[in-house]
Amino acid sequence: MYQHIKIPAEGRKITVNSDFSLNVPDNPVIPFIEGDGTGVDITPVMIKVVDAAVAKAYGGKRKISWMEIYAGEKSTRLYGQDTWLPAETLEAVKEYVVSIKGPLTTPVSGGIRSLNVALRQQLDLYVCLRPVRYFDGVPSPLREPEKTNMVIFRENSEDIYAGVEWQEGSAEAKKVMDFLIKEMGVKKIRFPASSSIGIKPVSKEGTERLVRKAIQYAIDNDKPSVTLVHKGNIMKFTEGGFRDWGYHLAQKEFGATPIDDGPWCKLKNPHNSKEIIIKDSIADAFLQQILLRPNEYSVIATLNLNGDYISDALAAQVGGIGIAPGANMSDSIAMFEATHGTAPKYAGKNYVNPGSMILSAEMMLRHMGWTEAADLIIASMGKSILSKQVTYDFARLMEGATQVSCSGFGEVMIKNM
Ligand SMILES: NC(=O)C1=CN([C@@H]2O[C@H](COP(=O)(O)OP(=O)(O)OC[C@H]3O[C@@H](n4cnc5c(N)ncnc54)[C@H](OP(=O)(O)O)[C@@H]3O)[C@@H](O)[C@H]2O)C=CC1
Ligand SMILES: O=C(O)CCC(=O)C(=O)O
Ligand SMILES: [Mg+2]
Repeated sequence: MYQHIKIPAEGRKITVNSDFSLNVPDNPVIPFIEGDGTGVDITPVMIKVVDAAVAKAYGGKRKISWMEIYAGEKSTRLYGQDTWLPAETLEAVKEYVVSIKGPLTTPVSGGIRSLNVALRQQLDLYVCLRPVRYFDGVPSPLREPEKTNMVIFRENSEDIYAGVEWQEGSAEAKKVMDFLIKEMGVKKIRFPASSSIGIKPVSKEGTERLVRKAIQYAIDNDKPSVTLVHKGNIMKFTEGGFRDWGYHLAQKEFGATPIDDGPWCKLKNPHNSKEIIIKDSIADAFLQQILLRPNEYSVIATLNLNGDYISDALAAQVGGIGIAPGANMSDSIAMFEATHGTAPKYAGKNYVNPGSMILSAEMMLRHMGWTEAADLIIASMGKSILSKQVTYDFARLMEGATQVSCSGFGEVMIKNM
């Protein structure tokens, strides 16, 4: 049925019920994309660690059948030089419901557009979920890194990130510019003849579905607040719209009521009657607040580009993007991936930290309901870091550490399960 994807001889598909809950067989087929750059290093280590955790947690009763699917450079080698994201890869991600991917390269300026963004857009994986937590012993630039404990809900399908833009000098850029100046009366473009131009779509619908997920997460996970992060003072109708639609949704769907004269509002968690505060922060101020007063923030709902910047900034506070996991999700499909990219200078050197990808897999196991295996991974990650046998990124900042390779860290984790 597939051209290059080999369906494992054993294993069954995960399926989705009408209420979006999952039916997970004991031997699910999980598609994975190895990834470009350091993907060749971290992906096999992630698979080894996950297999070990599952074997240990379920004594052979459960097992993942991994199925390689292709995107990026490996895909061009297999399917032909222009095929960066084969249709059958998208099909497999949809059909098998839960998958995991390594990082994929996007060139700067010219060349192909981001395959990561294409996957998110074409599968409508509108939530980018990135939890940020501290593991004891991780070297951090902060004095009290344990105070950083946030979960980012980044809108994953809209914004300037969608890549609707035209290059300076092109006929298209000129056409858009003419339309803006002649038909829309725009006078504020400083250098119209030599501007590239981009469009920033932000919708009510896109905002509402993202903020709904963030508030529901706060309710289900007993979180004290949801902060809408935006630059709505400057981009009034896009980022300001995000803020206003977010507050409105909190009131309309979750019964939130204004605090004083608003716009902050609060709702009662139906599970335990605790208050959840819905507040907002302007993005530049937010970036200094998370350094100075991180414990005031919990669940973060934000637009696509802000979410990208905030993800790496928060990751740095708890030790860097070597241990920053994530997921891209629609209501039914979930594709897990690290926050970091392909780190090309380290590619193929068995050097980088596989922690982000392993923790992304831990999120995947939890999403599948395999909590015992997920718990083993978290416990082993904590123990391994405390043992100070760590990859270069931590070793260079830790006193008395023994530097291990990428695969070496995987072995340490398996030993510590
Ligand atoms: N979702 C995805 O697939 C993503 C893809 N990308 C793409 O990746 C490519 C490279 O992007 P770039 O901006 O260099 O960002 P990267 O995230 O790839 O790397 C930036 C720096 O982060 C550190 N780092 C990255 N990965 C690890 C790891 N596993 N362990 C420890 N440290 C790590 C390294 O720091 P140091 O130098 O200090 O050692 C590295 O130089 C680009 O093409 C970009 O578009 C980027 C982000 C996400
Ligand atoms: O798609 C890319 O190359 C970069 C994406 C990215 O940085 C992110 O999603 O965090
Ligand atoms: Mg990023």
